[in-house]
Amino acid sequence: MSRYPTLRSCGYELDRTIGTGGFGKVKLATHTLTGEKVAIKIMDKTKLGKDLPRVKLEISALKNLSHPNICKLYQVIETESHCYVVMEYCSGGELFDHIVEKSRLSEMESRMFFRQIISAVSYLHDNGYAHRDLKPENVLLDREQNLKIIDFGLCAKPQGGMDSLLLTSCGSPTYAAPELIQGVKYHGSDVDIWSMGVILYALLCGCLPFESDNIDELFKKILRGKYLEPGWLSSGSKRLLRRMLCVDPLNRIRISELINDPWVRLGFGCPPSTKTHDIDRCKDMECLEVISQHFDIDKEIVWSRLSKWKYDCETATYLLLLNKKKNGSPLVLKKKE
Ligand SMILES: COc1cc(O)cc(Nc2ccc(C(=O)Nc3ccccc3)c(OCCC[NH3+])c2)c1
Repeated sequence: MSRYPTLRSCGYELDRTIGTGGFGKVKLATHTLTGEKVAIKIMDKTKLGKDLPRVKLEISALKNLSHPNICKLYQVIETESHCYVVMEYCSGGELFDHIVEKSRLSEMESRMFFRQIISAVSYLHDNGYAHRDLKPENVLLDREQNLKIIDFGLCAKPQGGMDSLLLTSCGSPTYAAPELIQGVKYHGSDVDIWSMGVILYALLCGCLPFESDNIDELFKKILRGKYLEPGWLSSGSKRLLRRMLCVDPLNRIRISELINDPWVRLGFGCPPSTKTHDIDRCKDMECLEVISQHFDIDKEIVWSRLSKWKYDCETATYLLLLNKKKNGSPLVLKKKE
């Protein structure tokens, strides 16, 4: 008997665990109707305690965010005891593993990934969110090696907008900005830029700029802001890294400058896209037709319910059909046994 009968009754077949964290675990699953793979984050509400509001914040953030480089939300299922968040399965796995596999990436491959991170983070900041836990483990790849940012469990939407200061110290120390580990007030956007600098360093160098088994040693290194510059780094990448891994947030590069940085534009001739153009919210007549036929409900009624974006089983079925269409898979829904 499945440990999570709710998920089976909601049309998901659970598979192996693909991630674990303070909040609970992430399991691979299959959406029965479409046959599409999904990632389901399973949280035991009785164990979340003070972290429950964070979960609500993340879910509301994910409902507001729609961008090609942000892992998609498909459905939220809540019972007395558990909260299940059904998300996009990023079959390419962690960017971190991709870097380790190749020991380090070429400038062009690093730039191709880094531009996608810039696109996602500038979209996030434009919408008033700071991620605050950017690290290679939270950057995944889909089957076409498109980059997907995950885990908004520590994201913040400051009341007074992105110019107001935050204080909560959070995220992983290795990627945390100096001001964050000092416990002083900080701008969410500034700490994201620092973490992006750590990721860019990892892409180009295949290791981390600040590392130590001893947390005090690690903090000293971060606060000093000194790191090795391997001989293979170009002058453009060294200059950019110095502007991102700048200890004083007031002198750190801003996202608006990052977008137009010469190293970021090299070979592309244009800045990374900053407006979302995701197809998620569009009305796709083919997908509507498939759902309308399967459930024998008029297309316009189906759309009137879908366009409320309730992230229920209908939203999941529609978004997963859109996925199938994008991947060139046949647009069919499995008949119920
Ligand atoms: C917005 O996206 C989120 C938010 C969140 O709170 C959690 C997650 N978690 C996810 C989503 C997808 C995967 C995944 O597809 N992983 C994977 C796929 C193939 C091979 C290996 C991993 C996920 O993986 C968990 C481990 C990642 N460090 C977590 C997404």
